Amino acid sequence: MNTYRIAVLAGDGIGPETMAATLPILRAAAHKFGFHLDLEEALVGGAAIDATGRALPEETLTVCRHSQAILFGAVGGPRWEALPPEKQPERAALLPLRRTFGLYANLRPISCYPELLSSSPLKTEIARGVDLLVVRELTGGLYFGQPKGTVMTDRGERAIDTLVYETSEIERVARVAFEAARARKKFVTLVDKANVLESSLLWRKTIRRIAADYTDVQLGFLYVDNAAMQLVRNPRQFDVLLCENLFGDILSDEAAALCGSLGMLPSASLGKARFGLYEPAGGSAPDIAGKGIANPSAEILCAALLLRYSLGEEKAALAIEAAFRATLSDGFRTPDIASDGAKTVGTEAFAQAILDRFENP
Ligand SMILES: NC(=O)c1ccc[n+]([C@@H]2O[C@H](COP(=O)([O-])OP(=O)(O)OC[C@H]3O[C@@H](n4cnc5c(N)ncnc54)[C@H](O)[C@@H]3O)[C@@H](O)[C@H]2O)c1
Ligand SMILES: CC(C)[C@H](C(=O)O)[C@@H](O)C(=O)O
Ligand SMILES: [Mg+2]
Repeated sequence: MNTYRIAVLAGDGIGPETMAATLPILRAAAHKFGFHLDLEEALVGGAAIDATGRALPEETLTVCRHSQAILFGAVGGPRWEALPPEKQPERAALLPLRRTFGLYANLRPISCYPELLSSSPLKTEIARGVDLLVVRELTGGLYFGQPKGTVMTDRGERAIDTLVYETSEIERVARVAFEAARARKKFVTLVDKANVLESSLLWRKTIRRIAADYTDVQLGFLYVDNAAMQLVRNPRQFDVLLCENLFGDILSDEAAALCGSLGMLPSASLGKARFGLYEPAGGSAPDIAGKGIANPSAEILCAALLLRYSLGEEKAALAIEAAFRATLSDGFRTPDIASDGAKTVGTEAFAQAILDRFENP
């Protein structure tokens, strides 16, 4: 029997709630598909700061290093916003995790499910059939570029972030996007700001060269401001959106909302090998944390992506995704996607409905 070790980092806010809802489904998947899962829980983010003084304790890193994948909840929240920026959960835990494990490609799959068309802020005829993948570069750009920081000058404070990319960083994530497009509708759109940014020019040049290896995939270019607008005007035109780090962050939240809720968007952060960090695109949601109403779908779909990409347990991944769809079809909704005539339930009951359909499809 295959045995896999998974680092479980629930974190802050709704993280522990959606994680608690997800683990029984993962355990059921192991039982049903005949593998063993060692789920190793570890502290991260604000919870780790409160317990140990550090957002990413060495013990947590060790658990991650000994695992095949990380299932992540969310980190951050008002409680830790007064800390120096480099000590806050996002910058001291999440970004270092991505960087330490070389997870340069973040896949964010967004589909407008027919059951949820009434939850879209768009007109039904615009939202129907939307199915796109944001491939977000995750370890470069403004998030990590040096120099970074705030210095005092004789005119007051001066804050610096650096947008820098090297050819090799663009090449490797571009290949991920082209490969993904091959298995989809064979259309990659590079989102950039090549009318202003030097780094965008390097993205365009590099993508054009890489595209020669993927002549079966069509390539398009769009400035990011136009892309944000096209996403609400006609999102069906897109297949794979390839973005540098910050543009991908912003556009993926927008795209998630078009299909109902940020609480439904999972993501896979991948590197060269099979190891991955699976993180909902949304955050700790302080406005609803502790109320038992968070949508656990993103976390549960993260578990499915983990099974697919890091463990190669495709059948288990598909079965979780099918149970999730069946739960929507049967009318279950969390408050963020509530609609007339549907059964609005909390985090636990929604996850239980998925588990029931997973066990008895
Ligand atoms: N991966 C992460 O750990 C991650 C990602 C994004 C934001 N954050 C952090 O989370 C904190 C809050 O940030 P924010 O409020 O800007 O963004 P957020 O994503 O936490 O919340 C934005 C909105 O989406 C809603 N939402 C998000 N996930 C939901 C879910 N599963 N179910 C229902 N509704 C959901 C929230 O209630 C809120 O109204 C910040 O500290 C931020 O840095 C962490
Ligand atoms: C919490 C934050 C650092 C993070 C990011 O910007 O990458 C989040 O918004 C995301 O989308 O994963
Ligand atoms: Mg984000």
